Amino acid sequence: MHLLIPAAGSGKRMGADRNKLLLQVRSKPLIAWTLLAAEAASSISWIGIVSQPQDWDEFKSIIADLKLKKTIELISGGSTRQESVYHGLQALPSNAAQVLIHDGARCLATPDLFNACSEAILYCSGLIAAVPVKDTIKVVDDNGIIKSTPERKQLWAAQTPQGFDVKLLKKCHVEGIRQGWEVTDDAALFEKCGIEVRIVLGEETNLKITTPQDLAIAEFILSYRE
Ligand SMILES: Nc1ccn([C@@H]2O[C@H](COP(=O)(O)OP(=O)(O)OP(=O)(O)O)[C@@H](O)[C@H]2O)c(=O)n1
Ligand SMILES: C[C@](O)(CO)[C@H](O)COP(=O)(O)O
Repeated sequence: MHLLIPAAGSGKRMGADRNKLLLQVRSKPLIAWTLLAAEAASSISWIGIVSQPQDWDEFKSIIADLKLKKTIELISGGSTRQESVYHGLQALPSNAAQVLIHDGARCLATPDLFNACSEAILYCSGLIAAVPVKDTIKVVDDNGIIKSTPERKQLWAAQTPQGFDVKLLKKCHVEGIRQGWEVTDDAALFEKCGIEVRIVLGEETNLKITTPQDLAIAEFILSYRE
């Protein structure tokens, strides 16, 4: 399976002075944990890291330190996640029929989750890892007034990996550009194009490291795994 890792963000919500994926978590750069999980997933054979060229020297040195055995390519990122994935899709080898996309910032996903998504995408056109929402969610207007309470059993929190048929995902991205759609994940492009996307049960610990609090939680979770 081919895996694209969007890793070209700037980490504004982290408030750091550089790409948050280069920050240390339990004595390794955050992206190292993501790469180690992908390396350990037997289903993954090729990894494309979509990142800003200014970070490439650091990424190369991380890859060398980890002594990864899988084929890894660095691909130039875009100015949004959507654009970065689009660049990644153009750089896939021509024999890639399906692809998994996994945020570099989700450094706690396990090899088992990668393998489950790789297996499931052989039987559908699009999927995402997701977990049922535990909170009661409120829809609130601009004045802070609750408008509705959606039924919880229909609410799932989207994660990555997300898996797709490559030809279909490329078409959806092109349609997204044509229509000017701005989305935060690839499943949303499938949804907008009217193509079914399935859920694979994700992992409660598969957080996206977005804020300094998330970094502290990741430290805690990884300390239990070592
Ligand atoms: N232009 C971008 C923006 C984001 N990403 C990647 O998409 C994933 C999810 O994005 P997010 O957590 O929002 O990362 P940042 O954009 O870095 O964070 P922020 O939104 O706080 O600036 C991350 O692995 C990030 O590196 C990317 O590849 N290209
Ligand atoms: C793809 C994603 O990780 C699903 O949860 C997420 O949508 C991407 O990041 P952002 O927080 O929406 O910028």
